[in-house]
Amino acid sequence: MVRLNPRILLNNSLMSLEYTEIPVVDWTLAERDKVLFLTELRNAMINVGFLYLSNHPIPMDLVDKVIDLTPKFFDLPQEVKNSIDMSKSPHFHGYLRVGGEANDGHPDTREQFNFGGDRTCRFEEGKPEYLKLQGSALWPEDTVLPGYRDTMLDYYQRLEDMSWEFMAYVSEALGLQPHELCSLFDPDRSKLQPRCKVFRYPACPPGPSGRGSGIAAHYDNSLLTYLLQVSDQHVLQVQNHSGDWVSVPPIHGTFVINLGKALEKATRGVLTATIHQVISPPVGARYSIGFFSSLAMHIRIAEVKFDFPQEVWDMKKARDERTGKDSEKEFEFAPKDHQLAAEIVLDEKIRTHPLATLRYYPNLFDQYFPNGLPTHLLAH
Ligand SMILES: O=C(O)CCC(=O)C(=O)O
Ligand SMILES: [Fe+2]
Repeated sequence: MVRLNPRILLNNSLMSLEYTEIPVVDWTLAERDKVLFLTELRNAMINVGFLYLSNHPIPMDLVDKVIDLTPKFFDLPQEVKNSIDMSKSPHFHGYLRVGGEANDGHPDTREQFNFGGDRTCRFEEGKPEYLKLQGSALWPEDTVLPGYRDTMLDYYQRLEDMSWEFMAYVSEALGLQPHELCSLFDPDRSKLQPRCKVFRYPACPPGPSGRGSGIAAHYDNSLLTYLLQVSDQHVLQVQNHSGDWVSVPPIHGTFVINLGKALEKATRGVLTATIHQVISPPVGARYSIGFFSSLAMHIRIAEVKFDFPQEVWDMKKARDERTGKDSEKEFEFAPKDHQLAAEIVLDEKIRTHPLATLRYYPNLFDQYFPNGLPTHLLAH
């Protein structure tokens, strides 16, 4: 996740006004009128970067089961949640209490449970450390929360399938062959483990400095994020190009899809990652689940290039001009964009999870934390 300097947000407010609501894209339109579907999708992806997906292929009875189980997971006794704490996973799966991520500046006010589909860990002595990123997740015993693991894994598997199909549609919407953007994933699915994160944002009544922050303004690092808003709280907001916060209220039966940095880089700015935030709910906890589709581990994003047709470049140019960006400027990569995607993910995980690093990556721990554990973690 990329935290933002508040000044960047301020400067944006000088720009011209953009969208004020989030478009809804109907998955089934692809079968009825493919051309219209792709046109709507292209508009949502290039000009907004946030959309609701309605009539999606995930069965609603499964979604309802997931919705029912989500608060039940967080209602488990604290010892049960602690027994699957992320500090016990070399793959950075598991539970994080409120404030459990060592983010600087803006502590998030949320609890979370991270998991991925069943994968074999391919790490062996002498092989790159990033191979430890993948492996089986930590789950509560089935006796304490019957059906949780199976339901969540079923949900995950179906979302993973949908994320491939959706990416193929995005590829076509941008004038490419369906498989082209899917080449950002690993064709061997056993080598790709997108992360799924279940969140609980506790209520935080407005204080003297305004409303609390569930998660501060940020971009996602994913290619695309598929978000299920589990509870009916109007606390998710996206920032449009003019700097205004646009509410993304839950719509039952939809996913919210948002564009992450990896897809912005892969498309060299044809698509742009969207800034969003969650305000703490004033009363009652808020729950959501994010599925973060991710780049194949072997990809170096700065080496990826797609041959978009002129009309797509023209739409990008028109958007940039409308939003006050230099439309002629070449996309600029950061030095780390030449590294393997897996190395970048590991770097981010190590920085944000010192306890798991101490246990499972001792060599990297000394390198990243030469002064030992940050003081707030010393009690562990
Ligand atoms: O919980 C939400 O609605 C959004 C979460 C989010 O933006 C994130 O975890 O990156
Ligand atoms: Fe996000």
